[in-house]
Amino acid sequence: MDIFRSVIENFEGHVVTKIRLVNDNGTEISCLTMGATWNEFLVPTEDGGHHNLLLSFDTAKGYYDNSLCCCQSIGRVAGRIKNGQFTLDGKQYQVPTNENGNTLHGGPGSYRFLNWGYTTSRSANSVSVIFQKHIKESRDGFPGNYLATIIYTLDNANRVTISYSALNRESETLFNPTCHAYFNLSDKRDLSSHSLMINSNEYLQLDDELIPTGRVLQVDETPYDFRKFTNLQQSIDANEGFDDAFVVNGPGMATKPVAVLRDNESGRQLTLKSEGTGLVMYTMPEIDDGIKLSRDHGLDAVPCEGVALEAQQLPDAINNENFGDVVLKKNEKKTYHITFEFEQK
Ligand SMILES: OC[C@H]1O[C@H](O[C@H]2[C@H](O)[C@@H](O)[C@H](O)O[C@@H]2CO)[C@H](O)[C@@H](O)[C@@H]1O
Repeated sequence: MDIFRSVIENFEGHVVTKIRLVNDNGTEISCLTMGATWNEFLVPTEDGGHHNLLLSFDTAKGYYDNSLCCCQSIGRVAGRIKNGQFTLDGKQYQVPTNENGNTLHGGPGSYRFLNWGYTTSRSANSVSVIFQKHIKESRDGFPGNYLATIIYTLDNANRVTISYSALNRESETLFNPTCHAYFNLSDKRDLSSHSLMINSNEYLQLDDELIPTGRVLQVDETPYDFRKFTNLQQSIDANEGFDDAFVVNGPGMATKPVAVLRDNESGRQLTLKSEGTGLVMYTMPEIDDGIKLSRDHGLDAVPCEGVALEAQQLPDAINNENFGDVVLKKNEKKTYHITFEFEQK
């Protein structure tokens, strides 16, 4: 097991460090301090090289030249909060908005805009990078301050575990973090050879601003039915892409996977588990021109080149009953885990 660190860039006054974690199988991941970003998930190929399962950029700046939130850490609250408003402990709050008067992915002071401090650790079978930051009301406009920790661990089972913790000693606040990772397991610039399984019978109805209406819809006989392995590209074509939240059946780390993504040509497979009530799938159906992903070697990224699978509590949970608990109480510590296990079939 190995750990390497290198300063890669000065981005808007932030010194950005890249940390590489390598396991005994030659699988490696890298992370950037800026945005506590998951930069690469490199798996060995037959020709002795590596394939990056993630959509990535070559520079820290690349991640901020578009609104993909590519592979960045999202917090305090993933997804949209309607009008940036909610009631907590009997008090009404208005937090900063950043999209059509709503608050998306933690708003303008999100985790993803912070350059995180880090340490590393290793054990016999795993290597980790531990990011920490004091999350302050004065910076992101959400109530209360807390200490946030994000740990990326790579183990010898080729599993990446991301844990998100918040330790709150002050006042009640919200906590619903996620990793906005985008995947393409193939060597192609589309998802045509991918099959996807999602452990979900239901998805959320969304309004024109992609805010949940409160209605929960059945996946039966719709392009949202991924209960059996389904060709992802065909479903994307049938639905004109996805930007949707699936309700996870009986969420729980130790039970069934939330989702399994498989590339039928290369045999690469990723299994996602989490404790959250929701999975947001975003297939980037419309993207800006000029997005230069590392994998495209200078060409512009194309719509649906990758799929983001964002495990979390369901979006706008604070304004909808039964969407999941996103409240972090005073003197409480909460930890969520998301795991991505790689297998070569
Ligand atoms: O500009 C890129 C896209 O930004 C938004 O997409 C977000 C999506 O709506 C969320 O559900 C997902 O979790 O994150 C996406 C990236 O932030 C816009 O809604 C979309 O129209 C844009 O194409």
